[in-house]
Amino acid sequence: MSEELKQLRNQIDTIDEELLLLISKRAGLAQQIGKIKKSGIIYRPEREAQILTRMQEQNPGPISSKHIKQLFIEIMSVCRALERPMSVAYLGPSGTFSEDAALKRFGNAISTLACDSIDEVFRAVESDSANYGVVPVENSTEGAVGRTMDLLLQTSLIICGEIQLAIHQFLMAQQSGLSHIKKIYTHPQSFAQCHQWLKVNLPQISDIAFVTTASNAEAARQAAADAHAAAIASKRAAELFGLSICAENIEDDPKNTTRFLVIGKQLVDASGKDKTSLILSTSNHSGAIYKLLEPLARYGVSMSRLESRPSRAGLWQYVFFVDIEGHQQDQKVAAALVELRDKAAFLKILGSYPVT
Ligand SMILES: O=C(O)C(=O)C[C@]1(C(=O)O)C=C[C@@H](O)C=C1
Repeated sequence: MSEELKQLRNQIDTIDEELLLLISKRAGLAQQIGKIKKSGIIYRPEREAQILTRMQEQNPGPISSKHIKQLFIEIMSVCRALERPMSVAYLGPSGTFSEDAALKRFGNAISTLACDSIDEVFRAVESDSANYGVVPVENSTEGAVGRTMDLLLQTSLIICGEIQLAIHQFLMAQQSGLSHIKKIYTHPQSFAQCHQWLKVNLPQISDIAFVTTASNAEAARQAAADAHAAAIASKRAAELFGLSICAENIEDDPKNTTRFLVIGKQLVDASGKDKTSLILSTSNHSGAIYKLLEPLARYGVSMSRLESRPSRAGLWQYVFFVDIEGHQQDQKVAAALVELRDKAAFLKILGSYPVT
């Protein structure tokens, strides 16, 4: 070993020891905070969002802000776990993008509960089998996830946060290369997202049998048991089922993103950069929705999403899912909400939470 290398490693050893002491000291403080929290609610999304923003703003480099964020998410994850272990339900099985989203938000020091359906995720949180749930709500190419919206309307759960996840698809099989592939297991949505790539890159495509699966992770599981098959799934699924990557990032739209919601029972305090989600309905006369939303414009509250969904209360009757900028405790948002409540036939505040 060269003298220079030895010296650099010695410096790293000293810093690691300092880091270890500092992280342990931080964890001790979190434990003290845990004891003070009489409400028993450990997870504070607004505080975590503030810490992540501050650390990224103060990041001196050379580490990227994205990686600084990841590091601090893991540090907070272990501190949180020391205060009290936390469980998060998600749309399983293990290896799905929903699991990726849950770990992206909460870090790895959580216990996860894989559910068979979106309904089951809601039920797990409602019955306290899990502290929080992570469910998909919209995809940049496929649009809204109707079941999640229906359950937000029907249940008393509220939104505690959102997670944006870039969806990268991988082609995986027992062995690398493309020429041996005779069958591809895939979830229909993933297939739709990679259609063009498959056509261009697999000359044998007309001889390939496509087999539909209920999830990406299930596709990977099936391919792991079939030497001539491949699967379209996430990188995590390849790791989980011991598959080789045949091709990476095969999605046709590189910006393909899914937005997930964190659902729970707790009201979240303001972080300084928040959004509020509402469900509204109005009578069916002309200009009704325009008149209903007018207070938002008057109080200068911007709307970032407006989506309609059948209300199931009557034929051609709709509810509107509206996201607005700001927290329900912000003065102008609170004032606009008072007027909306007056005008709307129905208003449900789904929650205020930090913007990501
Ligand atoms: O500040 C708190 O309330 C804490 O419990 C500490 C801490 C952290 O590690 O910084 C941990 C969990 C919370 O979600 C927020 C922050």
